Amino acid sequence: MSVLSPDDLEDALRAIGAERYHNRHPFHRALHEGRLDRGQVQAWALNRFYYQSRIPAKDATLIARLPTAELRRAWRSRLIDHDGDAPGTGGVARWLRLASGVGLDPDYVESLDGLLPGTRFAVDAYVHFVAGRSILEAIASSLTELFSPTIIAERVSGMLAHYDFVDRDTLAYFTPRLEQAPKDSAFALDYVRAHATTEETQAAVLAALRFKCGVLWSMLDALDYAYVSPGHVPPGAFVPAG
Ligand SMILES: O=C(O)c1cc(C(=O)O)c2c(n1)C(=O)C(=O)c1cc(C(=O)O)[nH]c1-2
Repeated sequence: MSVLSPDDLEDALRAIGAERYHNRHPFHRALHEGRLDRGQVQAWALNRFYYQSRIPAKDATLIARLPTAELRRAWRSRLIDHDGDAPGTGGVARWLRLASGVGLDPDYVESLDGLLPGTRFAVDAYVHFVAGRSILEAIASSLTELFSPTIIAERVSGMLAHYDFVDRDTLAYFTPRLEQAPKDSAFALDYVRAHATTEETQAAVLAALRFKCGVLWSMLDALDYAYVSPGHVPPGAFVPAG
């Protein structure tokens, strides 16, 4: 591979999303097309809570490593977006409301008692990646967010159309994401375009995005295996009622 121009690098990043982003996973297709039952939707909400709850820890780890006030200032809005600035505000609290809205006890969700081991391993791998890799790779691994507005729009309209136990209030988590994700991913993309300027760093940012797509994909693999087919729920994990 020779050195790519910033535009060609961006095209290569977008091609990874087109091939590997989790909108293509059969579990998401089933979720959005109304083919899941309430217990399966609950399993998705419960497991996805762990991702949401670790995102601010991931971002705090990265902020601690960023070398300039300018970068830390830019990244810290993510912490506020997720943790809020008062109890009951922010994305993690909103996700708990989504979980309650689909019929889960939020204390049970927060306890992580029902979490799939596969979810835990995938999410923890993401946090470790961001803690241990170069800042460029850590920032590049957030670039799945380039692709999230499309899947969020599909998910919200699909779930509202197909599930009578889901309403707009339940899905309110996603509304601010439609503005936050483009802002965050534009910053991360600019950073990657400006700083990945050698063959080696370009290969590393492309690998970071592939890795992150693998994290999101394997979270859905774990859900699919446990709750759709073959339906083997690991011992101790959430078992939907009836
Ligand atoms: O609904 C989704 O499909 C989706 C995907 C992603 C993503 O692509 O990583 C994120 C989110 N949602 C999200 O809500 C979110 O807060 C978030 C943070 C990050 C990140 O990597 O820092 N990704 C995502």
